[in-house]
Amino acid sequence: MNTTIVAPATAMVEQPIGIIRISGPKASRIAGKLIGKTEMTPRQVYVSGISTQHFVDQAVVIFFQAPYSFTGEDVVELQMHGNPHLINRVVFECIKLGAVMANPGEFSQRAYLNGKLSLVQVEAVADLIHAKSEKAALSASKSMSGAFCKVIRQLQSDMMALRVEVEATIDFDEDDIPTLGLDVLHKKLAILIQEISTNLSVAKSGVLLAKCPEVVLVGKPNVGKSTLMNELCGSSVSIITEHAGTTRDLITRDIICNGVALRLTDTAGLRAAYDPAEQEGIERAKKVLTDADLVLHLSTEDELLPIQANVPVWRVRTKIDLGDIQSQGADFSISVKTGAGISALKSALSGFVEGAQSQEVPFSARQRHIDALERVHEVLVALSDQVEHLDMLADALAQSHHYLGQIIGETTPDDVLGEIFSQFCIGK
Ligand SMILES: Nc1nc2c(c(=O)[nH]1)N(C=O)[C@@H](CNc1ccc(C(=O)N[C@@H](CCC(=O)O)C(=O)O)cc1)CN2
Ligand SMILES: Nc1nc2c(ncn2[C@@H]2O[C@H](COP(=O)(O)OP(=O)(O)OP(=O)(O)O)[C@@H](O)[C@H]2O)c(=O)[nH]1
Ligand SMILES: [Mg+2]
Repeated sequence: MNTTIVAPATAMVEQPIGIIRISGPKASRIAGKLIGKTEMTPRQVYVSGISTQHFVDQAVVIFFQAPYSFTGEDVVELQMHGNPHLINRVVFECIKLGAVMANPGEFSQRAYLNGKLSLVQVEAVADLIHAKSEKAALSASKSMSGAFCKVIRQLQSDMMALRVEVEATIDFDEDDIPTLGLDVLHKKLAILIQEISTNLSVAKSGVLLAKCPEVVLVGKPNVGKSTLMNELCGSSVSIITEHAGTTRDLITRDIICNGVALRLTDTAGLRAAYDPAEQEGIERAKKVLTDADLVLHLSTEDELLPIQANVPVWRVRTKIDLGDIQSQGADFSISVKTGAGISALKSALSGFVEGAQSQEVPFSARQRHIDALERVHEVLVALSDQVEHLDMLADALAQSHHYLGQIIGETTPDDVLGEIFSQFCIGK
């Protein structure tokens, strides 16, 4: 980390002001050369001409001295007029003077590596920048300020405390373990699991708030999934035939339903298939179910397929124009042919999205965090009725602690870190 990095911090478009950021040991020397100063006082605002070979622009310049900067290194900001050509020229002059072009997310990466921000805070900064609504931006802002990080650290410390108690109980002779001790462990583990599941559901609403909700149509072949898809899209995006097994690929469209945006996916009908293309389509359908926010399970009969989904599943009885079908237990009954029930289904869909996006969320989160919390939940639930296996419980708590560490960046593997930072924009 001895290099000095440089990048525009603002978009390369014509705009009133454009900012260049330089971070690293040579930052003040490079900026000093540009503005003709040998020495810069930290935190002082300079209004100065910038010259490369000729005068380029008048700028506002600020020097943040390590460790008191965004990255924790020496940082200089050059606030220029926002012309992309001028900004480019100054960036290249910085490179001539010894800086290197920053990789995407490298400023944030350095802030993380220097302990200025935890991994979730860094992710929240990126989510804040890309938030698609004010509510999403405000919840990302809470995570950026440390709300989510605090929750994870609290869970870790509760886990650690319980582990200490488990280890203490292990020290008893096997026949001597007081039953009262096991009861207490059982209760404390249940409280911990409850805490995790509460935060898991907050994290899920945080994720939902930030993205376009994904709604997936599933069911047996020929029940009318593609017909409903086309109806909701208002165009013929999926092929419809009277034969079962028509759809194979996933067909996804972003639609506006009663004024709200959602992402709809049509899938292959689920059945025991022999055709390899259909089999692959069914595998894809099953996979997309696990990423969905809402599943519409279509059927023409009472008996439903067992659907593996951790999200709400609405049962939709289709083709109700075909005679005296009793719609027992269905949440919605529709016929695309006659239009019956379609507007009720649309209202419910838009209501679902609005409900998901109107909640105040105490922190924003990403799918990666949810995966980790779910893993922890699973590991602990598996042991909740066998606390007497103390060694296993102690191991599970240690492992859970480690998984939580992956969320905040304590124990995150390098490839995951690389992946996270590479998704950032240049200059962030
Ligand atoms: N011009 C400018 N505006 C910006 C940023 C920036 O880097 N530059 N930010 C970039 O994301 C955000 C503000 N976040 C920042 C976070 C920390 C520090 C910083 O210098 N921290 C030091 C000193 C803290 C202090 O003086 O209180 C530190 O943490 O030691 C600067 C900006 C949004 N606005
Ligand atoms: N009578 C009636 N027929 C319908 C209705 N909806 C769909 N159909 C018919 O049912 C047949 C199958 O419809 P699809 O939409 O292709 O069914 P699917 O569930 O996508 O089928 P796969 O792609 O094979 O899984 C077609 O002939 C449609 O015209 C309806 O509401 N009423
Ligand atoms: Mg189909």
